[in-house]
Amino acid sequence: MALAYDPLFITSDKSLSAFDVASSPPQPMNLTQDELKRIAAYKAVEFVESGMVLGLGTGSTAKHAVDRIGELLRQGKLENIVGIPTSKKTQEQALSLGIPLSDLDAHPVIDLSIDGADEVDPYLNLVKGRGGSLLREKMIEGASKKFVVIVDESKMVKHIGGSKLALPVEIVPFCWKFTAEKLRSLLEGYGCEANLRLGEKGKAFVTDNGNYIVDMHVEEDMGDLGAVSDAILRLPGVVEHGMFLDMASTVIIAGELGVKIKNKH
Ligand SMILES: O=C[C@H](O)[C@H](O)[C@H](O)COP(=O)(O)O
Repeated sequence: MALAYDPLFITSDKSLSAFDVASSPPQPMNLTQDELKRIAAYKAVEFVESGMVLGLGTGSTAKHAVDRIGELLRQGKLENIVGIPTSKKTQEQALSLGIPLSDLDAHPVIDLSIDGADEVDPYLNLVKGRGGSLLREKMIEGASKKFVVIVDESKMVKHIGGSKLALPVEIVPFCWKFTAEKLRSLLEGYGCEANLRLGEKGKAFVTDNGNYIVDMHVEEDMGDLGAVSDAILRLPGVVEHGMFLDMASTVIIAGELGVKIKNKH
């Protein structure tokens, strides 16, 4: 069922105090987290135009955007869309909705990608990949002219990576313990644990690319994220990590008081 978001107060501003500019204070609404995700997703789909090549994100928030794109195609309100899915799961969902699909080989430049995130910092840096799709997401979103991130307000953090929640790193399965230990030792100074992600029946979780994921649980602010990113990527055995630095062009945040849009400057 489509959720109406029109009554929401929508701001487009630089700071989290943007709600202050309303003439009368917005009233909190009792919405579930999933309803907030859907509101952010529907708002992002307003950026979609007929004829676009679209990066289709993965996760419980992006799922709403893909549903909405399918719905608008079915209604004839969008035409000639080509979707580039960021995971096998999204590929299945898009196919079930009749969204025409392609890949980066055929479409190396993407008009717009829409995806969720696990954490967003004030500079629009992200943590992604707690659903396991970071590599394809980074390839596709990195090839996008515009990358719109959709989140509920619980995803906003002061700095990424210091929450002790997972910072995922995709690694090759070969001697994964060796690579996990190198990662742990690299980030040791920030209070870091490194755990192999487990999937069904306690076996290693395997990504769409046949790799494993080590979840780094970092306790402290890592400071220069670019330097940390470079150091992680220099480790043999590492395929990619879930910090998406300076990639998002816009973040749409749905909260109890309304929707806020933050743009990269
Ligand atoms: O691998 C998963 C993706 O990066 C997701 O976009 C991210 O984990 C956010 O997922 P959700 O919208 O379910 O919170």
